[in-house]
Amino acid sequence: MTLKKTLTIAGSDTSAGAGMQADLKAFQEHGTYGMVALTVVVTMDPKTWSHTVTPLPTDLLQKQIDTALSTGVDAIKTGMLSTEEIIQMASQAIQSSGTNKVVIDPVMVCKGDDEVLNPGNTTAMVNYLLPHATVVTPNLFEAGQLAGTGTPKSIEEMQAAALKIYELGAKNVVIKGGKALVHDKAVDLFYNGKDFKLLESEKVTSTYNHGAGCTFAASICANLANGLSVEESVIEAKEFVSAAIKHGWALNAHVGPVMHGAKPRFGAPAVTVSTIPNYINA
Ligand SMILES: Nc1ncnc2c1ncn2[C@@H]1O[C@H](COP(=O)(O)OP(=O)(O)O)[C@@H](O)[C@H]1O
Ligand SMILES: Cc1ncc(COP(=O)(O)O)c(C=O)c1O
Ligand SMILES: [Mg+2]
Repeated sequence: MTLKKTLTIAGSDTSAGAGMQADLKAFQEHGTYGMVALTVVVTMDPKTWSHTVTPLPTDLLQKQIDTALSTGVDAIKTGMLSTEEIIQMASQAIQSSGTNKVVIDPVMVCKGDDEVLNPGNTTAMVNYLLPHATVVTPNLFEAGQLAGTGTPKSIEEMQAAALKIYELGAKNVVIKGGKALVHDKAVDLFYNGKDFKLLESEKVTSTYNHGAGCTFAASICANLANGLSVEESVIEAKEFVSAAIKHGWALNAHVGPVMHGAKPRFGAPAVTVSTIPNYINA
């Protein structure tokens, strides 16, 4: 039996809730063969938990990419890329990979740390990554940065941002409302260039959601590699991450990661999918 091969070009979260650690766990739970091209290492001060992002030498990143692509990958996901040079390298990797199943998770902020990663990266993501995205998965802040609008604060503003991000080249856009959107549910907006759909699940009140975005995007990547449609991939990823958050736990006093393998062990909360009108043109 052969497995579908999924490559994540991402950073290491030493606390293992997010980053390539989350990606590999999600890949494994979806039955794909996960590989990594490591971009940066994120470490946390044991006392204050403040984050330090240390990039790897770019020639070492290129060697990792070359090795992984030589095996023939079925889908690629990008996570924390941290510099414009690394973003361009990821773009070149995607273009030479031979796959058109590409999930861009436009990581700009480390949860648990309010520091925005290199703000200059947004232009590079727009120019070098969005045109190659099968699906892009920004949270509200990241969507506002990519769209050049303020952070969306309503479904309508999420629709406006999704339209702009689609026009920038992404074939499908999922803007994650998550905890940040003022709503009684955890709501994500999915736009495929034609229809707007809301994906809703129960909002978990705990703060044990570190790694949710990475887990969500990696699940979409694995589902695409396994042959699911974009919509099927996104809906299953929503179920998967909803279960992971529901069973999130405290690693220490500073951080609570999701439980990446919750869905196959405990089942998933219900996710409702509804098509909504384009409120902007309504
Ligand atoms: N408290 C929560 N309860 C349920 N689902 C959540 C919660 N927070 C986030 N999610 C879901 O987890 C996924 C990742 O969203 P989010 O955490 O906003 O991304 P990021 O980690 O990139 O900031 C989305 O599907 C979002 O709706
Ligand atoms: C290496 C790395 N990638 C990505 C992220 C983003 O994580 P999230 O899934 O919470 O968006 C983090 C956050 O700390 C990280 O350390
Ligand atoms: Mg994220």
